Amino acid sequence: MSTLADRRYLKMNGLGNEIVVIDLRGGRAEISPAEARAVAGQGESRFDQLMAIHDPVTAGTDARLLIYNTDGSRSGACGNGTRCVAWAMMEDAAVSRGTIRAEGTLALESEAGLLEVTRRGPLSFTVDMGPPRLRWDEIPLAEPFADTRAIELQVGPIDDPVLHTPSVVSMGNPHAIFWVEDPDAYDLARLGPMLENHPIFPERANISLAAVRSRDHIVLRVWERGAGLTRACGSAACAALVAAARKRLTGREATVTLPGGDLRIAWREEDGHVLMTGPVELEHDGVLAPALFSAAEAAAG
Ligand SMILES: N[C@H](CCC[C@H](N)C(=O)O)C(=O)O
Repeated sequence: MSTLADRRYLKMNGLGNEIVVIDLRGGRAEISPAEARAVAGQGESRFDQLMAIHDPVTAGTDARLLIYNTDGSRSGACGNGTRCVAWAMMEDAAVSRGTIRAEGTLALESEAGLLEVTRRGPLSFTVDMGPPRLRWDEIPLAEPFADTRAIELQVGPIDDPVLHTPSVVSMGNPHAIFWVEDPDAYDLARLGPMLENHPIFPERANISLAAVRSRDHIVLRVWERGAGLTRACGSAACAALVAAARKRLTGREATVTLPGGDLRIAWREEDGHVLMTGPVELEHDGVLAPALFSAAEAAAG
């Protein structure tokens, strides 16, 4: 029987990006893709991303995060989810267990690198998402492109493409940003999976439609790798700001408006780190029913 059976979870969201937080510190092995899909498949614990909190590995950090998408795939970064983890570790008695290094700040390890989180208010946090990766082989892409601000990729008729010439950025996970006038004018539910799974992206990609409204305002819709259409995507907001600044469409700081609300993103000059500030919301907490995992284990063989 899965050791997730009877495990407590927190159902949260970051601007409507559905997040489940599970505290696995104390030695529990990593969640399998099949277990993650089982949790996502059950209404109450349905998620866009699952944030698993593990014991820290690097001295001086508070915890190590593993991040899972709805389809059980792993992601290197999850900005909205990282804010939810910070709230849980500071506020939820059963999760925090007094492991905070310093009031109001946390250092979390992720596959994308070190994430420093600073509390801004009861439900507001800033995550230092680290520096963007901008070389073609860091995104990664399947072939070299010298200028990742505009790569050759299009969808639709060759002589009249529906979407074309995106910018690409990695925040520890791959993002393609298409520049459009009106993000709502596109059938992203149909175009998203075509682009997510395009062979130019050997690790697939998160697909964003971005409209630049002013030097410090971007409107964004996102089709997420392994999760589909979501109400918000923090790492996509970071990627879009970096790409817009590189194309001189905005400055190095902007408000990014997603279907679920606004994030404030800043690409810091001195160290190139990207800072994302936004809210969290606790929806409920629950316990994972053992029956969830019997089918998953049968499927995993
Ligand atoms: N929603 C998350 C991003 C998840 C990215 C994931 N879909 C992937 O890269 O596979 C966020 O707030 O940053």
